[in-house]
Amino acid sequence: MIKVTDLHKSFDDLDVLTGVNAEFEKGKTNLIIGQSGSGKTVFLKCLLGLLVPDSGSIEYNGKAYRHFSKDEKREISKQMGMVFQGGALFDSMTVEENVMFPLKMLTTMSKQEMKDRVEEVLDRVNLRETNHKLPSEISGGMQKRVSIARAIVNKPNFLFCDEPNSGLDPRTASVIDNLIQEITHENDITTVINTHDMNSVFEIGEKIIYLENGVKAWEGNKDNIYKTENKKLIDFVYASNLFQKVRVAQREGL
Ligand SMILES: Nc1ncnc2c1ncn2[C@@H]1O[C@H](COP(=O)(O)OP(=O)(O)OP(=O)(O)O)[C@@H](O)[C@H]1O
Repeated sequence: MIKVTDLHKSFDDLDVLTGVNAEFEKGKTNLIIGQSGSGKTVFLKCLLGLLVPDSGSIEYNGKAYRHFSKDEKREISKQMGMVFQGGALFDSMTVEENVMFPLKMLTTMSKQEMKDRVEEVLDRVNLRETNHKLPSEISGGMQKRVSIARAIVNKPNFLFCDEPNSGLDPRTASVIDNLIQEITHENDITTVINTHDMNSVFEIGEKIIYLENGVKAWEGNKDNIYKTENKKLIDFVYASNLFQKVRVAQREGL
């Protein structure tokens, strides 16, 4: 579980986060949505410890990060997995080497233990016979699976995904969404996903936070987003005619 209280982050005179409050629950897919430039990535980087907030607090399982000792900070970062926008795989490493990388960095596992664990997670994300291929030799959807495998290989308690669907066709995007949700449920992970993809919102939005002007302007889930009266959220979510029709149908109980 992650609890964020009054989080602020600015860059020079640009105020990006101006008092975000949010809670992300364990075992759920928590989505962050908002217009381009609304600060989703900055927020995710704060949760990951890649950016230091100017003020406010982030609690992991009930303890504020600023009260962590050095060892606790190192320990919590080991419990985090990240699926970067675009995958961010190492081009010159094979699939197996990419997925093994966090184990080499963060654990004292033997070579054989690492190989076994890599095999297990590659199997879990339904990737077989790709171990010795380079990222350039597999499809975009497969690269996302490698990226997910690498993020979960060290059994994280917290999983952060920045636009995990970018660049994928709708069917593959949906498969990746469902895979992330299944892994979240199976392992009781606190998962936070930045997305622009409205299909993801309606498919896996167990909790949804809408960021606007540096704060949380709405929160809810895929079942009650239809009922929102927040004008900007409506404009954002229902920007396409298709979703306008879905909204009308849902509200009329069709
Ligand atoms: N390191 C940085 N230095 C200065 N400004 C930054 C930095 N990182 C982000 N910003 C600015 O903060 C604002 C929010 O950026 P952010 O990447 O979080 O938006 P976003 O909601 O993730 O957008 P998108 O959906 O397009 O990815 C932008 O104006 C961006 O230029």
